[in-house]
Amino acid sequence: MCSRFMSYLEKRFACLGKNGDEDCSSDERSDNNDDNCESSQSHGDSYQEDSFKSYSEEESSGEDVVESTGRRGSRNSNYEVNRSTTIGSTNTIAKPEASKSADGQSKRTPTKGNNWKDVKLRVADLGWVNRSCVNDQAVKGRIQDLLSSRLIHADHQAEWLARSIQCIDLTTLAGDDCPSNVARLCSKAANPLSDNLADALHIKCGKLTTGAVCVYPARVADACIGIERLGANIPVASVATGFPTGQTSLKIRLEEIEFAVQSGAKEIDIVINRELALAQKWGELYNELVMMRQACGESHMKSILAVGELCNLTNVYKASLVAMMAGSDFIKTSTGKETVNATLPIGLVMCRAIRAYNRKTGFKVGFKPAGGIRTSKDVLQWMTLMKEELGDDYLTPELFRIGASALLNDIERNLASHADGGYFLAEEMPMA
Ligand SMILES: O=C[C@H](O)COP(=O)(O)O
Repeated sequence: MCSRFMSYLEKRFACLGKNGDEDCSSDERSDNNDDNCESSQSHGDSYQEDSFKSYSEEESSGEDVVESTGRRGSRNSNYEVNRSTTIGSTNTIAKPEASKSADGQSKRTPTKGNNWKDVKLRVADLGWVNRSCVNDQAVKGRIQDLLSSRLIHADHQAEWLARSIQCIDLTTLAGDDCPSNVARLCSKAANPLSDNLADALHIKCGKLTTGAVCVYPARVADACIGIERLGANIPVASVATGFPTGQTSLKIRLEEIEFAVQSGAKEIDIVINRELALAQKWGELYNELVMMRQACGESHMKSILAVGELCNLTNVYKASLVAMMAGSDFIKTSTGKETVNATLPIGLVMCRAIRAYNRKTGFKVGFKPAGGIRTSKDVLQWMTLMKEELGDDYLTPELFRIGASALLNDIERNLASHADGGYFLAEEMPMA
C-alpha cells in the first residue's frame, strides 16, 4: 500500500469529527442566494423583528429558492393554534462530548435525552407557513451548481466517507425482521468496518460506530439487547405512528410511540399525516405533531415528511416548517417505501427550511435524508449539500443522519479500494 496514502489517511482519520473547510473543491463556502432564499416577509408576531436583520427585504435577489407570497403579517385565519402549548424539545440532540481515549482518538459519550419540558418554547407561526412558496427553477439551478462545481475532491473522499459512517442510521425495516438479524445489524453498527480494513486505514474500529440503529417498534427490545451485549454506545431508533403510511387512528399512532419509548427507543421516527398536508391543514398537522412530541417524552423525534407524497416542493417546505415548529429534533425526507424518496432538490428545500427556522428562532434542527441512498457517491453528494447549505456545524451525528439499509457495504468497498487500490466485490466484504 502506498505509504504516502497511508500517512495521509492517518492524519485525516485522526481528525475525524473535526470540521475542515478545505475539503470541498470550492475555494469558499457558497453563500450565493443564502440570505435571500427564505421569506423576508415572514415575521409572524411570534418572533422579534430584531432577530431578522440579515433577512431584510433589501437583500432579496431574483434567485430566491423560497419566496414569500401575500401580505406581511397576515395570519392564517382558518385554524386556531394553541400557541402557548409547551411543546419544545431542546434545539439539538445533545452533542456528544468529544473526549480522548488512551490512544488519543476521539470518543463519543452517550447521547442523553433532553429535558424537553423545561426548554424554550417553540411556537406555531402559520402565517409564515402559508406565505412560503418554493421557486422550482431556482431549486433546479442551485442543485446543478452544487453537482457541477462543489463536489468533494477525490483526495478527500476517503475521509468524508469514513466520517459519514457515524451519521448513518443503520436500518432494517422488513416484515421478516427477527432477533437474529437485528442482532447482526447491531453488530455491524458497532463494528462498521472490518478489522483488516480498519487496520489498513489506521482506524480504531471500536471508536467508530454508526449514528444509530433503526428498527420497527416490535424489534426495539431486541436492538437494545444487541447493543447492550456489545457494550456499545449507539442509540436505538424506532419508526412509529403507523410507519410507513400513518393510516391509522391518532390514538393508535400515539400509543405506538409510547410502546417504542417504553421498549427503549431513544429516537422516534414518526410519519406525518399526508392527508392534512395535502389539504393545507397546517394547524391540524401541527397539533398532531405536538401530541407526538409529547408522547416521545425525552426521546428525540424525527419527523418523516414522506416527501414523495407531498405533491410539490412548496408543500415540502411548509411541512418542514410545521414539523420544526412542533418540536421535531430532526426532519427526515422519506420512509424508503414511497415511489420517490430522498432527492437532492427536495433535500435543498428542507435544508433551506432548517436554515430559515434557525435564523428566526435560534433552534438547530437536524436533517435526515433517507430512502434509496445506496452508494458512496450518493453520500458524498448529500454531505456536499449539507456543507454548502448549512455549514460544517451540521455535519455531525447530532444534526445529520442518513437513513439507509444498504449503504454501508458500498462505503466499506470504497474505503477498501482507497486503502488497497483494488476493486472488491460486495460478497468479498465481511458482513455484507
Ligand atoms: O429510514 C430509513 C429508510 O427506510 C431506509 O430506506 P432504504 O431501505 O431505501 O435505505
